[in-house]
Amino acid sequence: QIAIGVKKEVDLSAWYQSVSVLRKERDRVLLKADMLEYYSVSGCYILRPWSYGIWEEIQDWFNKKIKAMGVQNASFPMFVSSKALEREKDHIEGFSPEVAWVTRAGSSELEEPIAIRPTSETVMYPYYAKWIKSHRDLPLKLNLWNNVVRWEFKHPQPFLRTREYLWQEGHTAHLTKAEADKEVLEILELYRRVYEELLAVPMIPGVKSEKEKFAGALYTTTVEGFIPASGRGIQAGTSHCLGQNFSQPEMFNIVVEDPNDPTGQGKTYAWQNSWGLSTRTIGVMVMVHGDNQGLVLPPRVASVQVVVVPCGITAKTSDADRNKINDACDELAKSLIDIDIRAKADLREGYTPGYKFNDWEQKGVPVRLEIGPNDLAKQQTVSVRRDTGAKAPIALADLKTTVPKLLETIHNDMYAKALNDYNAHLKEVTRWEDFVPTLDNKCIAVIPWCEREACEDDIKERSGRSAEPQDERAPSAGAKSLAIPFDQDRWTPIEPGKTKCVGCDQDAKRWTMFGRSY
Ligand SMILES: O=C1CCCN[C@@H]1CCCn1cnc2cc(F)c(F)cc2c1=O
Ligand SMILES: [Mg+2]
Repeated sequence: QIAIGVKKEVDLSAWYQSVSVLRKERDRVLLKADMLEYYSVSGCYILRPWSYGIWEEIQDWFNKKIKAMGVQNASFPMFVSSKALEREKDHIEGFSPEVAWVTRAGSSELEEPIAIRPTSETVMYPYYAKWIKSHRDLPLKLNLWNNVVRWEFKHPQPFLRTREYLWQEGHTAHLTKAEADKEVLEILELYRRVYEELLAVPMIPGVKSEKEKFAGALYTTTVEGFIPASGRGIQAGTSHCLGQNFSQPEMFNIVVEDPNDPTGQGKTYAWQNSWGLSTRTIGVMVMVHGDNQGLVLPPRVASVQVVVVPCGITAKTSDADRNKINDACDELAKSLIDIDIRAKADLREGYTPGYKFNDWEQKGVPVRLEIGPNDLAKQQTVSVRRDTGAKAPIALADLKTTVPKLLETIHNDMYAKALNDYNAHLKEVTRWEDFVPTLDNKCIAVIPWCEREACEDDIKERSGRSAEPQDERAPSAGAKSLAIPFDQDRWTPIEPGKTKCVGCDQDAKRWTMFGRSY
């Protein structure tokens, strides 16, 4: 039966979040799995322990890695004066509609409205200018774990597009471009690993086009994800090289004497990076791995990796036998906890095994271990994988070797399946007439592209009003470039001067992913 009430392949957004139909909330995977609770302010959500625990696993892993790179965590105020925010006037105007402002405290109006941080460049960089006086103060590498507010008006989606979200934002300043370039890619690689090694979600690292990059950046690199159920790409993590755009005199004037200048008089402006990864990670994981029974958690981030459920206990079971089974479940959970597996025995009274199976399946627990009287007699347990449903008996004596291996196998199989899905939806397109049908087929079109912004505008426009007559119910939103993958060797080499751009027939430069996106 479908525990979630609607099939994922039938109505993805309804499957993903609750639909309040006639004031009757119909639960969906995020609610059913106790991941989140809807909140009284639109676009904001409560992150319950079942999802917050995943964020904590990501934080623990990422913190260890960036601290090893010499990055230090810090905290800055969430309020930005309008004067400070306007310092970035050039590209802010594109974002100003989504800035949230405090205009009043109690009954008194504020002299000047104060913005709630949508990102922290304008909060931090005046102080970078103050703290960085000599080249010996470089590199400065700070990271913030905080929440930011962007008052988006597009339809909110829990974890994927919310008005407030948790993220980390790293902000570093370097003496040379080479150092900045190197760190941009080191951080992007960490983002790829968060997805692939923790969440079993495949990513394609690459660089954004001029149109899609952050306007204030010199260049933007990205890990691009894919949601097969919607056929949409998703920007899953970004690492920008800001160049000297923010350190120049008209901006924050972060300048040091240049130690490499032979005259000893030279000055150089700091080369800066900024990089961010948010709770969007959780939404991507839910969308990629979830099924019609609910959540499917990757073992490495699951708050409970193994749940042990007593079976075969009925009203007729003697107290002695009931206790024997329950004790065995407890022992089993404890022996797994001893080897650092997050295990839990579900000994709740008054719930049938079937109820418990469904409960933990909806919450996505990777492995269930069942123990009934005859399992006990055989000194075994029956394991059930959440990702494939496969059942296999395990001798209690083998638990400590078999269960860790099973969890690793599940991670690898979940990743392999998602990678296969991603690759199956990456279509090499070399003729324009195949472009829109590819998008309408819920695929990403990978095309030889000229990388001209005008061409990208044209592709977006032409693919919005699609050339082919198609049913008007599926308005195809225009395609945008998602990433220029660093790994170009996956596709037949582009011959300079020969291979033509699919959009405009001018010389193509690199293979580029185009698609609809979140
Ligand atoms: O994307 C990141 C990673 C972490 C640090 N920040 C960078 C660039 C953020 C680009 N950006 C993105 N969104 C914004 C929204 C706003 F309302 C606003 F005032 C400013 C911005 C804005 O600068
Ligand atoms: Mg935005």
